[in-house]
Amino acid sequence: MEESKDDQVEERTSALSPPPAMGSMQIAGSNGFAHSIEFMSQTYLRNRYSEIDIEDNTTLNLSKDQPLPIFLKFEDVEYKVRNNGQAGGSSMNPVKAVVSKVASQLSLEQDNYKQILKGITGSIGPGEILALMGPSGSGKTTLLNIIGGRLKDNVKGKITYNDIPYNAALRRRVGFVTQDDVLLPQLTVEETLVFAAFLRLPGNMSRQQKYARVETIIKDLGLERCRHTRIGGGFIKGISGGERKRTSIGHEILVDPSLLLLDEPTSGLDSTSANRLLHILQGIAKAGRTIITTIHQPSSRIFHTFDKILLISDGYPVYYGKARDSMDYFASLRFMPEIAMNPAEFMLDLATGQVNDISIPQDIVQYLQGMYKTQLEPKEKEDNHRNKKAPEHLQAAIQVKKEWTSSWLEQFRIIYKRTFKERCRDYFDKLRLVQALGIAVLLGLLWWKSQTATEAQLRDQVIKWFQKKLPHFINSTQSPDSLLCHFADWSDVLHLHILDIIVNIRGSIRVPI
Ligand SMILES: Nc1ncnc2c1ncn2[C@@H]1O[C@H](COP(=O)(O)OP(=O)(O)OP(=O)(O)O)[C@@H](O)[C@H]1O
Repeated sequence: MEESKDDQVEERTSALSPPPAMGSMQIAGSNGFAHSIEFMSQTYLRNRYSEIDIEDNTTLNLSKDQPLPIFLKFEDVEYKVRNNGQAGGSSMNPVKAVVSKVASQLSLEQDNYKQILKGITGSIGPGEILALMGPSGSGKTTLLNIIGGRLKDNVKGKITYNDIPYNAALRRRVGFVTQDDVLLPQLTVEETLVFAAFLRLPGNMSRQQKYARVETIIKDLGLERCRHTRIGGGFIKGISGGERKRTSIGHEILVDPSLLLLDEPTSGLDSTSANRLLHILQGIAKAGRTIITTIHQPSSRIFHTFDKILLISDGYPVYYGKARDSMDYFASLRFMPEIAMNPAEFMLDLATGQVNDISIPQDIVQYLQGMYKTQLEPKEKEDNHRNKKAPEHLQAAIQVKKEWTSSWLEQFRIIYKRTFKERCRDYFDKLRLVQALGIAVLLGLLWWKSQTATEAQLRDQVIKWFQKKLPHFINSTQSPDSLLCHFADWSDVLHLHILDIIVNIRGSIRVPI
């Protein structure tokens, strides 16, 4: 069926389109990469209740194609795990789980827990990017997992999304880009996104609409140049690290999440690619999404693109607030870098206590934790409480399940097709075929014209081969068995080679069922 013009127009405005926009800007990269950032209308900005109270609900035009605005608040978030590595109370053994729950309630097991997060407070709204910073092991990923609803056991504190606690419907509004990409190496960028679109977009969308959504994402994320390149990985040559990250992000924003969580999206990228990625994230945020990202050591340019920073040290917050206010805050505590330096680097030094200045307190981290408790936390909590509740229509909307995917049979068909494509490419990889054929020919020559009908004949062949090739090793009077014992290692090697070739040949021609 012909797609109507209206459909096409609707599609163009769907994926990354903002709430009522008032203008757009093109950002061009050095290699021709470009993407557009659309600005939110003043009306929409006025409605951002993280900063300004919402008065006029009617101006928030919640169309089906726009991400639902999510105002996230988290207060006094604490998390602990068992010292044996399990999250408390989540034992696989139900008896053990009950016993440990009872024991912990009776405070018998207090010492068996390790506190990972120790009271984290903050808030973030649509259009904003919150960066979680801190040294390795400080608890950034853990907090991200808790906010994304991936960790629930032994979490204390209050986390609300439009003033509603986490619920099953939210899962479909949250996108999570993990630290390690989970993309299939043999598929191209375009195939990856198309399969994801057919798997994850609602069944009532037409094929054309799904393709159009993929097209918009490829364009918005600057993936045109590599759309037909395989993802790669391991020994397979594929797209670059930056392109991988952008594909992973595309995979998540395909379903138009309102809250996008990213775990170290810039790790392993050079500063230009990292910068480019952050510009894209800014564009995604400006389209009305709430973004939280963990980041290790951002460049100063990247640091200033964040709206808010949460600096964590050993599970305690040491700074929470606007990125641009951070250096003034530390200066007010008499922490100033001796030379001009990247603020992110300076803050990480502080969070690890690595400052060589005798005029500042001995235990910097403890001091900063204390100052946060007295100066920043009360202000943030007060702001959180003073802000009006999210409007009722946003509270209601967040509890409604977003339409999702097609029937399980359709999903099975798509996954089957995807696996078939992936496996075929893997098995029929040119290098793999040449390797398998080469070894097959070699071993074939070795056994050519041999009498191998019975096991005894097979053994004779092996011994004859050794006698011919390695005569100085072999005493011809030795029995075949002792020879075989003598050459146990050789026969093992041969055995393994034969097995290997069988596996390779079978692998090359086998088609997954
Ligand atoms: N299930 C668990 N069992 C035991 N310890 C855990 C568990 N989960 C997290 N931890 C510990 O909690 C601390 C915080 O981990 P997390 O992964 O959140 O740190 P991070 O700040 O994201 O580190 P990185 O920057 O290196 O990714 C670490 O010391 C980690 O070993």
